[in-house]
Amino acid sequence: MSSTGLSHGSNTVPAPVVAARAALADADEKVAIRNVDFYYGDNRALRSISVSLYARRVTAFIGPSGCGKSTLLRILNRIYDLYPNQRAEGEVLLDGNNILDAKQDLNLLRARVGMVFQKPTPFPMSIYENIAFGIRLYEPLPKSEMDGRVEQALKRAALWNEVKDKLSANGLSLSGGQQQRLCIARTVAVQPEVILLDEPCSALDPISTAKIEELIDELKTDYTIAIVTHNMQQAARVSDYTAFMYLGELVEFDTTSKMFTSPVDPRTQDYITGRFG
Ligand SMILES: Nc1ncnc2c1ncn2[C@@H]1O[C@H](COP(=O)(O)OP(=O)(O)OP(=O)(O)O)[C@@H](O)[C@H]1O
Repeated sequence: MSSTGLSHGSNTVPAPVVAARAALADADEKVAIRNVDFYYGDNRALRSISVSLYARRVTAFIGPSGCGKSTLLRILNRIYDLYPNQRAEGEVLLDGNNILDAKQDLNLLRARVGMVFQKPTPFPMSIYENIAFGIRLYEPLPKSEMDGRVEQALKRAALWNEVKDKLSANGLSLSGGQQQRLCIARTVAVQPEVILLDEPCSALDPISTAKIEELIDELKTDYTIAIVTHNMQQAARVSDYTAFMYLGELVEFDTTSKMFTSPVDPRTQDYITGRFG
């Protein structure tokens, strides 16, 4: 593993290649995942994962179903802690501090690391309240300021023009694509530093998908973003770095352009060319 955070799994990438590619990291390391293992009970779902997320860059996690992509994302805001018998070992450094530490304040962590799920999950309340609810958990704002923050979040999620005249309508009355942008607005509203997107477009039509992809591109000017996707074209379009996972291991990590033009590991090559998975 290189000190700059470029990493490789199972010694599949020769050290000189890793060293050379480390030079390609053109941004600050925001999250450093170091030798992370994850267990569902006795089942080890992740094996010694080391990879970094860079500030104001998008990192895509790709790989066949069941390889551990969602599991890895769920570690980054410790959402797995809500479930019994799930545990992570190793280190996940957020700005240099290990968030797996028992002393980590989980509310604070989840404000700093927001998550958007595969299926849009608006709360069964008004569009306005969907945003305000999350903000209130962290900051008691007066109504006038809250109005501004709600508007700002909806604008940031490219949804404001579509909902500004019906903020009191139920969030569930929106289309699937709008609901997903509402969830992104809800995440952005608490001003996180890292945004985790777990297959955010898998339930959406192509037009909504294009809108979310544009939005991701826009959001990366301020946030560190990790996205899990099954869609190779999407990974190629939206990400700066790509990590390929297989059977709970990180096989290869590099800039997206390198990964899609000259991957080193034959398994990466097979996956991105559709030969398996
Ligand atoms: N709640 C759970 N209990 C036990 N094992 C689980 C649980 N969730 C996931 N696993 C196992 O962990 C491994 C990784 O699953 P994970 O959902 O992270 O994969 P994935 O790459 O995100 O898959 P997909 O692309 O299908 O969403 C799989 O073997 C899966 O069966």
